[in-house]
Amino acid sequence: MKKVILVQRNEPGADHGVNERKLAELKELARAAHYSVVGVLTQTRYPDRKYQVGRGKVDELAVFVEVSGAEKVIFNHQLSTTQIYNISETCKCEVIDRFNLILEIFASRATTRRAKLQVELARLQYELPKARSIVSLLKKDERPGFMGLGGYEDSYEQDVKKRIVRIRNEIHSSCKGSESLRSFRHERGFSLVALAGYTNAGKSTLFQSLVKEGTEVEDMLFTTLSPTTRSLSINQRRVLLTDTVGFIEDLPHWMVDAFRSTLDEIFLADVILLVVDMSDPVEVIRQKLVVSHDIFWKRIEGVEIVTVLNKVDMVDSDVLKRKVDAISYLAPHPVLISASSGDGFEALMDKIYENLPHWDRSRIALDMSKESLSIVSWLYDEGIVHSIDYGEQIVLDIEAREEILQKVSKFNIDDHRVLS
Ligand SMILES: Nc1nc2c(ncn2[C@@H]2O[C@H](COP(=O)(O)OP(=O)(O)OP(=O)(O)O)[C@@H](O)[C@H]2O)c(=O)[nH]1
Ligand SMILES: [Mg+2]
Repeated sequence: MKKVILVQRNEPGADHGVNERKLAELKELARAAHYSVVGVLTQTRYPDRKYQVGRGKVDELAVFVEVSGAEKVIFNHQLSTTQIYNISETCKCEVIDRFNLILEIFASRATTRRAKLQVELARLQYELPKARSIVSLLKKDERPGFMGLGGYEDSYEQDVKKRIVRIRNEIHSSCKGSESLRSFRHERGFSLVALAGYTNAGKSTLFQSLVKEGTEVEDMLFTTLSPTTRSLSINQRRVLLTDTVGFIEDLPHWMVDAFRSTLDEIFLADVILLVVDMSDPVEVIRQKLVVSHDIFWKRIEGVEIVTVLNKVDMVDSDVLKRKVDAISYLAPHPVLISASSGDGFEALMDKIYENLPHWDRSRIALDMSKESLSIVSWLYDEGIVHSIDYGEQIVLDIEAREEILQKVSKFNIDDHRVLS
């Protein structure tokens, strides 16, 4: 893991809790990006000062970097191109801000082509206003008059703009792909379950434990699944479980699409498991639930949300009960679990099962023919065969989606005289 130093700018007017929370968030982000935080430097911002990062502070930072062996410095606030350039020159390591960090996380989590494009688009949009100053900074080291004044900046900026247009077009034309992926998976008898929630809630821990717990379904068609999706079976129903990137608050508008696209899998799901960290203070839990519901709002028609209250092992049982009561209006029928100890998994599995799309159960008789045998194998793929009898006829007790049962009904030679 790469070592990093975090720099937090404290607003003198803000109450202490706000500054603490912002720093805690940055630490969570750094962890989500797989960095190891070796130090934190705080500075107070004086509104009357022109330079936000004073010379003395940068020198202090440079010493800190050298002593700790950090390879990167992450500022919790936005920096200008010149600041980044100067600070990285002095500290002799890479310097990024909070937005670059979030983009790194999105880039590593984007699984679909569309999500990757959205993240690239956000990166270019972030870079565009800086394009001119990047070039002029690079030019500082070159001979005066190199390539003529102005032309170089223009062409770099134009290049970024052109790439933005191209990516926008491509995103526009790739919109429909994901919907067909959903129907393809449904046709194969799978229901889609997605893990969602704030960063650090325990989604990935739960994902790993559930995958271990459930029997994984082997299916050649899914060997190309993204690393964050696994197939498993719950009470014989086949489910694709997907882990997702954590929610992050206060995103600037140009980043929202990129963020949402990393959540594509959530909006295509049949069931969302909204994972909540119960070790947070109750006001934080409430706030996070409100934001989560905002994110889902309008985009999740027909999707069931199951609220999963996690990390119960970290909370005293009286306190836990009070917290659950206090958020009951936001999380009416929660499941309480500990993703790390496995507590509450049985109830969770039942709850997932209850919320899967409805399947019908029916009794079907087929004549004994080669064609019927291939229908039977197709039914094994598409649904759950509760029983099968091979006699003069093949009689099945089958549970499946309504469309499947309709398709097979025309081959049904079930004759009440025979069966009753
Ligand atoms: N005590 C306790 N710790 C947990 C539990 N579940 C997760 N954790 C810890 O919480 C931290 C975050 O867990 P992750 O599973 O990485 O969280 P996440 O929601 O995937 O976070 P992002 O991927 O950053 O969005 C890790 O240090 C886990 O070990 C739990 O049930 N109990
Ligand atoms: Mg995770």
